[in-house]
Amino acid sequence: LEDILTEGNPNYRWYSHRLLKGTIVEIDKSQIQINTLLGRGAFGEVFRGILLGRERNGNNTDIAVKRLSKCADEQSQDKFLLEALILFKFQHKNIVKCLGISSSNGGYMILLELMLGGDLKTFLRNTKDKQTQKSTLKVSELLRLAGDIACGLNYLESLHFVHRDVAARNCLLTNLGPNRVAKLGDFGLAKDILLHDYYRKEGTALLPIRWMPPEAFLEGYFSSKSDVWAFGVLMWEIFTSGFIPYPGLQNNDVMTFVRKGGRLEIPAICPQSIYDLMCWCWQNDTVERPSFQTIYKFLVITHKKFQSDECFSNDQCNEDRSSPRYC
Ligand SMILES: C[C@@H](Oc1cc(-c2cccc(S(C)(=O)=O)c2)cnc1N)c1cc(F)ccc1N1NC=CN1
Repeated sequence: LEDILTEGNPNYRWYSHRLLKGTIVEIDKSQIQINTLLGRGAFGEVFRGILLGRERNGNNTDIAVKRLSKCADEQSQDKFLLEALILFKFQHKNIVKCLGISSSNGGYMILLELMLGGDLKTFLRNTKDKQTQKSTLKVSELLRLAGDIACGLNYLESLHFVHRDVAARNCLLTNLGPNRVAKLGDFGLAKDILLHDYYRKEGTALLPIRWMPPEAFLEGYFSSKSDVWAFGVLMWEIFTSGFIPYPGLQNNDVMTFVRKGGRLEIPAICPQSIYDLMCWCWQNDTVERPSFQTIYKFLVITHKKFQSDECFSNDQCNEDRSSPRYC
């Protein structure tokens, strides 16, 4: 716990007071049936599973089981259990639920609600028309995905909890249908699954630098305003159907490009008003960036507008494109 119990970590007071005295449900492994492997990373594996007979009507519950590899060191075990405690404490419709933990012969498992739509990045890439390279989703559907995550982040902001890894790869969908809901699904360990999205700056941990503001990748300073910057990149991922940010640039070049004021360009189907919101999230000065409360309100209003227009892509919507298409 020492490396996350440092004063420098913005969530320090979370770790040192409220959470660690928290309690979490421990579920006996006999109640857990593990089925298909969903993914694996350096920390361990994630399986689809079933929690036997927990529903009031005696039915089983579909779950995702995150299992820490038995050879994990003490520190990884602490971080793993801390993530479970954090998820267990948070109660919000846009944050994936943790049902509890289980331990079996030295290995730990975190039990999570199973999100049948899978992760948001894969969904975005699978809903792209291969010919036109454009999303098959309506602008209003894309805006609702962004609004769901903004709502979850507004909740974390209100609790002064800094996520530090906001990105489409760490979000999940309840299902693939039109009534899908997006949720924050992974607090910081997903980096082991999608290593290529991360970059090891000399001597530091793996960093998602394409989602980070200058104060984070230059000075290691994380705050809710660095989560806001990352959310701006997440909106860009949503409107590009899951492109990797700064295509063609190497990690080092991304840091130089951003430090010199370079920004992601407006995606083809993105309304100018939404791109302006992204640019607002990418202000150099953290105080100039919007709060998640402001972002969420803006997205709700814009979603209603596009829902009424029922337009698919921007060129079908009466959105003015006269203003410049860059930040
Ligand atoms: C930890 C894991 O949690 C989950 C994954 C899937 C899930 C992920 C992928 C596919 C399917 S599915 C639709 O085939 O059941 C379900 C469903 N529900 C979860 N609670 C996760 C959380 C995230 F925020 C992002 C990615 C993943 N993983 N972990 C391993 C693969 N993705």
